[in-house]
Order: sequence, then structure tokens, then C-alpha cells
Amino acid sequence: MRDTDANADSRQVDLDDEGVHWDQAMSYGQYLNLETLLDCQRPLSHEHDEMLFIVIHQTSELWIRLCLHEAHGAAERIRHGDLRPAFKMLTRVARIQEQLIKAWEVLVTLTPADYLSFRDELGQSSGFQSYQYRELEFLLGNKNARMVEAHRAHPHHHERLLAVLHAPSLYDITLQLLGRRGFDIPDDRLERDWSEPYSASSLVEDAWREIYRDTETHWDLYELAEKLVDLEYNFQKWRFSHMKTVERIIGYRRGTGGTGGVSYLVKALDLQFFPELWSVRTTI
Ligand code: HEM
Ligand SMILES: N[C@@H](CC(=O)c1ccccc1NC=O)C(=O)O
Repeated sequence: MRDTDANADSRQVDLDDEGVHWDQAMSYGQYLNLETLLDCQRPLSHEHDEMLFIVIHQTSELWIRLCLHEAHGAAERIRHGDLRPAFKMLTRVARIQEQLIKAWEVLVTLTPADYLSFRDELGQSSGFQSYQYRELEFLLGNKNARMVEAHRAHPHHHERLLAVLHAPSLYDITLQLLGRRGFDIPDDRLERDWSEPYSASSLVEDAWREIYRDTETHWDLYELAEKLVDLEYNFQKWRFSHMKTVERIIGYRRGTGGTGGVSYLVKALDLQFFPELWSVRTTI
């Protein structure tokens, strides 16, 4: 049976009725700088799957860019005790992290042989050199001055990483807020060499215990604690998925960045951002 004219019409939007602006001063592509963006995918090999590898990394870097924007914004609000906008930003970070975690499902469609077909092209480059990832780790509180060395050749990235290394992390800022709210936070957690890794304190755990036990009184601090736990929980999920994906794709080969590969990624799973927010769960 042939389609009637009416049926055929219903399969197309009538653009004349819509009032579409055909000639725009500012176009979609201009606003989003699409020509530049879509000119950034330059595979080095002729292997079909290298495009996937590039796009996964580039989209991840874009999401991390937004995570940094939101997490810096949240830190600034927490510094001023303005928690509601901080919650909104931290919730957004958690949603972005879900996207980053989901992306592994696309990447695992790459078989070991697919990846090995262009791996040599990568030389000694590695995710280890992701300056945005390192900034996010520093901002959340995983401080390690040696990680900055990998960025010596790029003064701009090097300087920025040093600045974030030497600034209080999201957790340091949170503990300062707890101090201002009357909790007994040790002086050496309120002011210290911020470039040093944070070490857990039983007084800080006591403070979180009080907040978790009496949520009615400390509702906003309890909510802040849970937002931070969401963030760390998602971060660990990302690290774990990365480690398992790497194991699935390159097995126990060494990494292009010079580490042991999977063994290095397993060690990174032990690094905690907000230690007392986890330990308090045993003592509450
Ligand atoms: C086939 C896919 C991948 C493989 C085989 C792989 C492998 C590795 C290995 C072996 C390391 C350890 C450093 C080294 O020696 O190279 C590493 C680190 C890293 N990779 Fe990947 N990776 C893959 C995909 C990704 C993706 C999609 C991202 C997203 C941005 C990413 C981000 C990172 C980061 C940030 C590090 C540093 C982690 C840290 O220092 O804790 N990797 N990767
Ligand atoms: N470290 C990876 C290489 C790698 O994955 C990579 C190389 C260049 C740019 C990003 C990468 N992704 C994450 O580490 C490997 O050993 O195969």
C-alpha cells in the first residue's frame, strides 16, 4: 500500500511554520568553536580504533575541565560558609563523574590487539601527564609534590599545579569551616604546609561523628560530608574501572609513562581524600 500524502507530510517537521532563523549573526558552530574542536582529532596511525582512543581522552579531559570549574567554585563557597551553592556544584561534579565512569564501557570495546595496533605511536605519553587530572587530585586533597615534576617542560601547567599544590584542598577548607563552627579541630590541620599530604586526626573524626550522630543540629555539615563522600566514592569507582580496563587491554605490561602499569594503578586505589569521613563509619 502506498503512503498517503498526509502520512508522508507527518514524517517531516514543517520548517516554514517553525520560524527557523536561517541567517544568524552568531551560529551554533561559531559559539561552540566547533571547527577548532573537531579539528583536534588527529590519529597518528591509519588504525580504525585510534579515533575512539582519542575521543575518549578528549571528552574525559573536557569533563575534567568542568569538574575543576565546579570544584574550585564549591571550595570558594565553602570558604565563605555559603553551603547551598556549594552543594549544587558538588552534586554536578558527582554527575559528571558518572559520565566519566560510564565512558569506560565505550573504551572496553577496544580489544588488546586493536590497542596494540597503534600503541607504539603513543611513545612515552601517558595519562600520568594529564595536568588537569593532577590538579583535580590536588584540589581534592591527594597532594604529592613529585607529581608536579612531570610538567616541568610546560611552565604554564607547572605553575598552576604548584599553585594548587600549595593551596588548601577542598577538605582543608571544609575542616577550617568546622573549626569556625566551633568543632575542636587541631591547629596543625587549620594552618599547615598545604603541599604536604593530609594525615588523619582523631579529633577530626570526633567532629564528624558528632555531626553524623546529630544531623538535626548540624544538617548542612552532614549534607556537606555526604557530598564529599559521594565525590570520593565516584573517584574510586573511576580509578577502579581504569585499572580493570587497563588490565583487560594491556594485561601486566608496563605503562608508557614508565610505571609498572596495573600494579601502579592498584596502589593509587589506596589514596584517600577524606580519611575521617570513611573511618568515622566504623566508630559511629
Ligand atoms: C587503553 C586505554 C588505557 C590504558 C591502556 C591506560 C593505561 C594507563 C597506565 C598503564 C597508567 C600508569 C602510568 C603509565 O605508566 O603509563 C595510566 C595512568 C593514567 N591514565 Fe590511563 N590508560 C588508558 C585510558 C585512560 C583514559 C581514557 C583516561 C582518561 C583521561 C586515562 C587517564 C589516566 C590518568 C589520569 C592516569 C594517571 C593516574 C594516576 O597517576 O593516579 N587513561 N593509564
Ligand atoms: N599508559 C598507556 C598509554 C595511554 O593510555 C595513554 C597514552 C597517551 C595519552 C593518553 C593515554 N591514556 C591513559 O593513560 C599505556 O601504557 O598503554
